[in-house]
Amino acid sequence: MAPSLVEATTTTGSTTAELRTYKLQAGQYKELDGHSIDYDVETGRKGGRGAKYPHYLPTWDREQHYPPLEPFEHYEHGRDADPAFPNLLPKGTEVTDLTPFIGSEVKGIQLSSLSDEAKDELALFVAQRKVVAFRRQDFADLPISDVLRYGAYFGRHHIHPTSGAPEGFPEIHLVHRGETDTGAQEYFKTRTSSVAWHSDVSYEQQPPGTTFLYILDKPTTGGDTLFVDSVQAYKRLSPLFQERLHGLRATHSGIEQVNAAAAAASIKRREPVVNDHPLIRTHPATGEKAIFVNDQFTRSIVGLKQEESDALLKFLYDHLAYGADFQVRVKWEEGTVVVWDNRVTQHSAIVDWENGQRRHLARMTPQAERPYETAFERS
Ligand SMILES: O=C(O)CCC(=O)C(=O)O
Ligand SMILES: [Fe+2]
Repeated sequence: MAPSLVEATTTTGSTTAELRTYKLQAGQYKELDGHSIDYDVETGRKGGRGAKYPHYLPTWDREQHYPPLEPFEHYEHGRDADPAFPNLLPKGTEVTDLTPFIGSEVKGIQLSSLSDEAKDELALFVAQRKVVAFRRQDFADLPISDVLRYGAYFGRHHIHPTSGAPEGFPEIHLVHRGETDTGAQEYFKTRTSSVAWHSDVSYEQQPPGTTFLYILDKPTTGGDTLFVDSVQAYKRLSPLFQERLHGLRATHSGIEQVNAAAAAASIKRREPVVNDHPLIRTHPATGEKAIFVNDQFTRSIVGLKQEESDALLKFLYDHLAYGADFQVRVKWEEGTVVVWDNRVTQHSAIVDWENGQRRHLARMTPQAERPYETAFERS
């Protein structure tokens, strides 16, 4: 498995520069190999100089230790939604479909002031469109506690086992590359591409559904995010092949992510878990079926021999990765909140921007139901 640059930014610390930075303890400031490490001794925050949203800079609190996640009953609000979306998308709202299958852009509404009926519609709209970019939002300027209260409507907030979080808010997962980070340069010394398709924390027993990512600071160009529609990817397969995939289960592991963090002397909030999920899962609001395996966290197909499992998984990963005709590339603008459904999509950050520019985002990751499948239907 290629270490993910996406998650590495704040979770695995798998690049050399980050490794060194993580090894510093709060209160130390050092220069190593001539690289000045941008590390604030007062706050323990890394890469903070000149940040637009300093209270959103990543911290890794070594005192945070949590018990295993307990199962909970997920309520799927998308099921209650009016499919005409009268509350979410009132007259005058500008909606642009970015591609036929996946991705829309919405202007003219403020997510933070939606009624509960409108939030139900948001869950369904995002499940149908897979990923939606809402422009000119105020999330970044609200108190973090308000954003979290808002997001809790969609499910129990996931707390990431290893990633950096704003001080006091472990429910926020941060993606941050500061102005002085050289991690990308280091990474590309041994890799050809930063693309690392995944569905977030799919190793959890109840992986996330409706997921929010909002921009805090961005490079002038670059740093877009790619999304793939895993429902359309399923539909492109022959009925015979679809039928064969039904009933199969795959293991998803969080062990390597925690190990990578440990190797970088970073934190472990919870013991890692391994869970099996159906290879084809059904979305509870739309009834759509989606391929649910990803290169970052899926390890093997239960009951197959290793070579068989590797070959089948490789086919599925390639099918998703090459499917530019069911993918979308979302461009960030100041104030953008991107909402996607992790049950029916995969995504990847793109690390292509000029050194010396900050890219800073915050993710809210409500967990959803335990993945389930419904019977194969010939279309
Ligand atoms: O940085 C990005 O564009 C996406 C990062 C990511 O994978 C995530 O926040 O889940
Ligand atoms: Fe992700």
